[in-house]
Amino acid sequence: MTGSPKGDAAGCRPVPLTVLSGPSGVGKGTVVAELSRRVPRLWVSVSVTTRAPRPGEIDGRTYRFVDDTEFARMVAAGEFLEYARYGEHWYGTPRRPVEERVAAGIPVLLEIDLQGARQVRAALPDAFAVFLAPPSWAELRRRLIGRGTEDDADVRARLKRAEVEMAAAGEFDAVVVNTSVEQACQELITLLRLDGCPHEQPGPPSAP
Ligand SMILES: Nc1ncnc2c1ncn2[C@@H]1O[C@H](COP(=O)(O)OP(=O)(O)OP(=O)(O)O)[C@@H](O)[C@H]1O
Ligand SMILES: Nc1nc2c(ncn2[C@@H]2O[C@H](COP(=O)(O)O)[C@@H](O)[C@H]2O)c(=O)[nH]1
Repeated sequence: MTGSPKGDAAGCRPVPLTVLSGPSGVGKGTVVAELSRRVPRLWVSVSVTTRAPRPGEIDGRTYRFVDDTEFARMVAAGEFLEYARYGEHWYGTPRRPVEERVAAGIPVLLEIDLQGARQVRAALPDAFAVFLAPPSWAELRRRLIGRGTEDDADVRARLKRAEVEMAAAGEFDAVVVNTSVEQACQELITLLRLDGCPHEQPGPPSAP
């Protein structure tokens, strides 16, 4: 892990808004699922996309799946905090649910691509940006191909894009290497201060 934990150390408050990016297949969704299981109070934004659902993906949970017309309507209505084209499809983060959670003091996490991460940081400079990196290039290929959800052309396009994304890792506040899901998840919990105040020393006993 590189980078420092962020947050209000005095109050041990978690980071209000975190962006998690990294190349396709690095394991963002897998790590975020484990993080959500371990930290139920963390709210993970549900993105809108024009791509088709993969087997097992549930509308409204994994993504909200819409057609191009609805996506364009949402863009025109200013409903996105950020949006980007990735490959053949559009992806965007609905603005209102994020703003409502942040205002209510609920820690929010956005799992989005590099373009989206840049937009969020331009709009909200206090957002904390974490780059999830693979242990090696070969392992990234193995994970992406092993997932079996994209055809060969799409895998090639995603790996090509990954070169650009990996080169941008230095723009982020912290880099977490996803060697194991458990280790990456624990590092995120520490970085985002989702663990309360485990390192705080008890003060001296008060005088009787
Ligand atoms: N630490 C890990 N060790 C081994 N395999 C992993 C690890 N993390 C994730 N994987 C596997 O790698 C594959 C890709 O993971 P995942 O779908 O979570 O990636 P992603 O970054 O969310 O991809 P995308 O951006 O395309 O949605 C999955 O098959 C997952 O089980
Ligand atoms: N800019 C945004 N990128 C997003 C959003 N939701 C997901 N993503 C990223 O898109 C790619 C491809 O996703 P996949 O599910 O088709 O594999 C990946 O990097 C996601 O993180 C979003 O709302 N905005």
